[in-house]
Amino acid sequence: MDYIIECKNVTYSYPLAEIPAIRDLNVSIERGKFYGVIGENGSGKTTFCALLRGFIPDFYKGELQGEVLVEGKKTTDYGGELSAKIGYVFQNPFTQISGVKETVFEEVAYGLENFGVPVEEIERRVVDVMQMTDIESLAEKNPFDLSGGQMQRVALASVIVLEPDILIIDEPTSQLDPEGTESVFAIIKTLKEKHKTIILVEHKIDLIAEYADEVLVFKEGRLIASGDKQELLSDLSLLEQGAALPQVAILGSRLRERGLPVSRIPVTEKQAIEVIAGALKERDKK
Ligand SMILES: Nc1ncnc2c1ncn2[C@@H]1O[C@H](COP(=O)(O)OP(=O)(O)OP(=O)(O)O)[C@@H](O)[C@H]1O
Repeated sequence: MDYIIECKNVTYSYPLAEIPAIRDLNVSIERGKFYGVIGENGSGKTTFCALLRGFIPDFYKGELQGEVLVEGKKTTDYGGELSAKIGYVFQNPFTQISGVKETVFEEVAYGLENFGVPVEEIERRVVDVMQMTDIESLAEKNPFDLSGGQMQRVALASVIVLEPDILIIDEPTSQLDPEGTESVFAIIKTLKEKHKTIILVEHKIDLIAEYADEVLVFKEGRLIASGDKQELLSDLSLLEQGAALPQVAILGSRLRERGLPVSRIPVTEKQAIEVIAGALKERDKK
């Protein structure tokens, strides 16, 4: 198996914290897959992302045991190269904006300038990414004059333009209305098609069900479940552990309990329509 990231026996406590934010974590991330990270508030999702990116222990001190490997090398053994390998989109897009550039175009170009990319290439890549993230009309605006949703797209663009192999995206839709949310997921879908490895924290479970390959469920700092999204999100026992599951999975399970011959528990709306229609046909045959 081609693992791009591995966590081995990782336990981490923030400075002065009495209990660890991440406990006994063992997980392997496969190259090119899309992982949805879910769990209650405070369960450790953002801390997990910070560990993968090496922010822990680089910026956050505290106590770290175990190791995080990116392409077989410990995050602590990397220098600045880890930032070229892993793009990180923060939960709050405000955090991402550099504050030193006056236009959105310059903001998106900023990282490439820092990496010393030739000017013509910067221009080409910035134009492409602005088109992909649908922010071309904002090119001349000041990044701080944008709405939350626009800022979120600029934050994503400024990371995507660096073309990292791995993208860690922490709740990109928290500031967005349903339309903005769909457009961010359309961008993430394009990244998936480019075989990027994506680790996405998201509370909107229906979107995880629709787009992710694998799901990781955190609770109180522990990874309590992980696996293929279809299997995992149809496992109703996770509800007792406080995990959110798609409404259609709960509906499918209830219909089955009431005797409708539902062939499998659906996790997306499309699947729900198919299996319920199939089950009704089956019932009417009898
Ligand atoms: N910088 C910090 N210093 C001290 N404790 C922290 C810090 N950041 C997070 N924590 C604590 O670590 C635990 C895990 O927090 P984390 O932010 O990783 O959870 P989360 O699942 O991402 O939550 P949310 O869904 O609310 O974003 C929580 O108990 C939180 O209070």
